Amino acid sequence: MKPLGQTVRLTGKVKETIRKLDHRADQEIARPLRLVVAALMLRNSSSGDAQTIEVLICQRKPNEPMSLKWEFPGGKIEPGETAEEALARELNEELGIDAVIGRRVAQVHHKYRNGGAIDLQFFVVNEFQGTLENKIFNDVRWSPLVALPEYDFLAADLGLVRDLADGRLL
Ligand SMILES: Nc1nc2c([nH]c(=O)n2[C@@H]2O[C@H](COP(=O)(O)OP(=O)(O)OP(=O)(O)O)[C@@H](O)[C@H]2O)c(=O)[nH]1
Repeated sequence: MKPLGQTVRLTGKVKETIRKLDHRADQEIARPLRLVVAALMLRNSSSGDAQTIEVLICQRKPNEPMSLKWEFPGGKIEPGETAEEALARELNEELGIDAVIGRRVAQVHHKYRNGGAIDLQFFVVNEFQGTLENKIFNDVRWSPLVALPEYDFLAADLGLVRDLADGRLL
């Protein structure tokens, strides 16, 4: 074993390899910011005298990145779309509905560990036409707001999930 504190001299070849690895790490950090919109689709459910607000949540498929995590329906804004147009399109593609996009209630900026960053805007949806169909998810459920923390949500959603469950947002 080498004694502690010994200086290791790097050859030119090793230095070059390390420089290239550093360069690759820089490129990962410089990934473009993804602009994402998602819906808080709400409904009232009553049992006896009690009224509960429920929100629609969706689970990613097992073969997708971040598999089986829960999220709110939505997706990336395409060039030339407003946030509302993008969300209406995504809800149609994912759930087969024509939604009325309501007010924007939250915006989250999140950096994933792989270096990707997203800007997420959440809009309330209280009204839609058509029958809800699960077109792309592993599972789709209505969850009472207070039960949201029981689900394994994407990291970017965790603050919002907490706020919704504690009644701080709606
Ligand atoms: N729809 C939705 N996306 C979310 C939420 N939270 C969150 O981090 N995201 C991220 O925002 C991106 C949404 O883009 P997308 O719906 O077009 O996603 P995708 O899974 O095909 O992603 P990809 O094209 O980057 O692989 C994903 O990377 C997703 O992980 C959320 O609550 N709803």
